[in-house]
Amino acid sequence: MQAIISAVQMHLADEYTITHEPVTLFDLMERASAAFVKCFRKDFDDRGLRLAVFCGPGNNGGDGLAIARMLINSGYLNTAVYKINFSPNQSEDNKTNEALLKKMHAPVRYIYKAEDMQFIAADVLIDAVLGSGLNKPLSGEYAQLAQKINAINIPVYAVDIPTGLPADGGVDENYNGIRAQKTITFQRPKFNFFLPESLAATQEFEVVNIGLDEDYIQSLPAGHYLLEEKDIRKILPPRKRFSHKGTYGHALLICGQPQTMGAALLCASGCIHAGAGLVTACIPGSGLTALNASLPEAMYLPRDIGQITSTAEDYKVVAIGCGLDTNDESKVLLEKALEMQTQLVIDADAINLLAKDKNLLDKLPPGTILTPHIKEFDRLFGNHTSWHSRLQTAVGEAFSRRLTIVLKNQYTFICHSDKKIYINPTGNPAMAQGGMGDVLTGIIAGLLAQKLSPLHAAWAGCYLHGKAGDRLARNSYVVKASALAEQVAKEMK
Ligand SMILES: NC(=O)C1=CN([C@@H]2O[C@H](COP(=O)(O)OP(=O)(O)OC[C@H]3O[C@@H](n4cnc5c(N)ncnc54)[C@H](O)[C@@H]3O)[C@@H](O)[C@H]2O)[C@@H](O)CC1
Ligand SMILES: Nc1ncnc2c1ncn2[C@@H]1O[C@H](COP(=O)(O)OP(=O)(O)O)[C@@H](O)[C@H]1O
Repeated sequence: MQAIISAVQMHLADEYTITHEPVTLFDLMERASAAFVKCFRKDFDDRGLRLAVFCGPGNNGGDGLAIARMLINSGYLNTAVYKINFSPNQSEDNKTNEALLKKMHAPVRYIYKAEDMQFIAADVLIDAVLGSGLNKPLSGEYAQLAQKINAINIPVYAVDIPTGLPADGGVDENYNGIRAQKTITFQRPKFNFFLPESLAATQEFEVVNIGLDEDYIQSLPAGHYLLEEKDIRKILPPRKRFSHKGTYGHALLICGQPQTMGAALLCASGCIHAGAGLVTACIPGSGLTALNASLPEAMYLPRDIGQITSTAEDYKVVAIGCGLDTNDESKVLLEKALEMQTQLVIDADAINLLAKDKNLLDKLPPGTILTPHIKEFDRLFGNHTSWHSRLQTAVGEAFSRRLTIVLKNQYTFICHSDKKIYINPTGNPAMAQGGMGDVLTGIIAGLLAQKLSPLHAAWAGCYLHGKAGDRLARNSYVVKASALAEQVAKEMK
């Protein structure tokens, strides 16, 4: 998995690479700029395009100057360079790159005040004004410049990070920086890119490798990690010779109401397709025919409290909440589940029940997995005005209560009792349809049944769920939760 390091740590990684490779900062800039240009050319192959490259005073601006040189050298002859000179500061490599451009007789226009900026006749604008060196919110001339650039209605491609967006620590709700269509970022995505608020700053991002020392980056103490397929490959349990259904664990799913029986069926399907040896659905009797018809592999346990507790020891894992409702009977079911001394996955209405009665929250056994979406999370832990603060709460609660909190979103954040946040990169908007989370709960329960640790079950569950969704979205506008559940077994294979 990739350590998602802070802007400060990225700076350390530059220095380490410069000292140990060894390589100069200028060469590193050359690499970064060449990587940007290569990526940019994939999107804009037409050499006749009019490009406007805006370059600031630091190394981000230095990259911009080098990028302009490389673009001109590769045939983008309608490239205009705008040098932002709001202050006399200029980094050394910025100066070097400016001199190299001038040597080629490339036109460089200087902007000393935002109001100097005239009409820009360009098809694409490249933003290299300020990068990860941003040390405070934009104000004054820079803020005005950003507004002027935003008012030009052409695509903006940001170098490393849009001007005004901090790399980490959250995105201001009144973001006043440059709004990019795409950011081509160096070596690692910045943590803020994973927060929904960053959409104001960049519609998308692509990471390009610039050859910084990977071992060093991975050795840095990071709070955030991006999951990769290789992490999941390592933890998936192989189906062993001579194994049988008992080998792969028994999951009990306490889910569903007559009007939301589908949630229980989808959860059961996720669990079966993720490989649980046995799956029992504890659903209202009115769902039995549907269960038998759609998932004959699943067993049925009536909603009889006495029966549930008497068979507690049979289950490796209990998942509770999908389509359960928050009525009194559901609350009793949750109380019984909490007493069962087994691995728990708590979703949907079971989370809402915890929100209604915080005494129950305090009874969650260590190791429990909670899988809230944003609303369920805020109901449980209070309203948050930003994702940054929501994640801080999630990390704190996961740590103090020894939980794994799977905070679902476009990028799902897995907040674990180790105080770290693991980001799941898979999944897509074709999955934004009811029932998708029920399948995820079933998958995670299925993996827990197979003896994965809570953290590993959360990693693999989220990754496979999103991967299955990505595969199905290739040929479909929307992905049905039931189809995704079936696809999960194929992804695991
Ligand atoms: N490892 C990497 O990621 C590499 C990064 N490089 C580039 O270097 C950039 C970082 O360069 P720098 O550290 O020089 O930083 P920047 O180029 O982002 O800007 C630094 C300058 O801007 C000023 N500044 C910061 N915030 C401001 C604000 N809100 N208002 C006004 N002025 C402000 C600072 O005082 C300083 O003078 C990266 O974004 C990237 O483009 C590459 O050149 C080399 C390798
Ligand atoms: N735009 C998206 N990109 C990636 N994943 C998504 C997107 N929209 C929804 N999902 C995934 O679908 C699931 C939705 O969960 P949830 O809201 O609990 O659904 P439900 O309650 O209907 O089952 C989560 O795992 C979420 O990560």
